[in-house]
Amino acid sequence: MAVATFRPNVGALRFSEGSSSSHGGAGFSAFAPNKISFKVGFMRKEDGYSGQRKSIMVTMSSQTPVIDPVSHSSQNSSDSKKKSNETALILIRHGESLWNEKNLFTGCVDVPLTKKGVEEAIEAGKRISNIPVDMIYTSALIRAQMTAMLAMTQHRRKKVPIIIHNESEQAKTWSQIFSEDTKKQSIPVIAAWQLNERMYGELQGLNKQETAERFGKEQVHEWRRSYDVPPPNGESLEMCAERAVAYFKENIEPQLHSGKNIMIAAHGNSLRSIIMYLDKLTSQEVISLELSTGIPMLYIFKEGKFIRRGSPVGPTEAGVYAYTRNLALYRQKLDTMAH
Ligand SMILES: O=C(O)[C@H](O)COP(=O)(O)O
Repeated sequence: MAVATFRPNVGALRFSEGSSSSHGGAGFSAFAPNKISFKVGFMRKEDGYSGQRKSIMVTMSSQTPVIDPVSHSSQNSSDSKKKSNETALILIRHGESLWNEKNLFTGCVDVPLTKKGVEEAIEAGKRISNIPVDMIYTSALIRAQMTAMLAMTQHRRKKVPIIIHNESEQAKTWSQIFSEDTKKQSIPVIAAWQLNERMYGELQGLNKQETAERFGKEQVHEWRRSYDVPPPNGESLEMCAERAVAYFKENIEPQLHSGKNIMIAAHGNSLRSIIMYLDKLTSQEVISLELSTGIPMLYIFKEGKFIRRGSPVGPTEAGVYAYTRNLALYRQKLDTMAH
């Protein structure tokens, strides 16, 4: 399994899908009100790594308690947002695709999920089922869109994700919704090509292992993980960032500022470029950043800053959610609605 490495405000943190629970799921198990521990995962064999297993428990203290006591009556998420202008940002790399399964370089080739990828997307949905989502952004590729839609089938708020079609005046006109109530029960999904996986050029369709044997492990690792070295006639991560991070700053960040909770379902490299921006990673640090398929990552956007909160665990898993006060209030509201 891959490992995602972040340089948060305290120490160096690694977390991954590796976890003590039966069905995986990185995340938190709070031993004490202000302590969170993360399980470190290990590198993924099918990515051409040696499969060295590193699995240690990292404990870091958080400045605020993992979950604040939720006392007064539950406010709706917009009220609580107005007071603390805190919003949630969820990032999910798509579930396993048919070419991930075949260990082929995919890039911008538009392949669907495998059965396992569908299951990963549904599991990811369980893990974010208590976190507010007001808008969804995906890439233009089906594997990311399938992941978003499947994940949302598990959401407890039961709003309907609807892909926005404004590629032409007719598409916009023909997909209008003529009921305000129905609109309130829906979540706009914006598919943006700028969030597509980085274009892998002449590697697309090639087997990763065979390519490493042909060009050498180091050269392929440099093409795959370096910041500014593009694969033959493809995009470097830097070139991918020029479109993906620009899109995030121009279109998504203003929505977070306005109080919207956002989910982005995209790809290993387009998300690496966005996380590099969110976590202010250097071009050296981003080399070791790996994202597993279908593992949600949660950020809190507050006072113009992004605070990484790791990967929420599933509602049925042991451990306590590393929730903020607002997220705990939102979850309590869902609990109230469910009764
Ligand atoms: O495009 C692909 O092949 C995968 O989405 C990511 O590939 P990578 O792990 O080689 O970046």
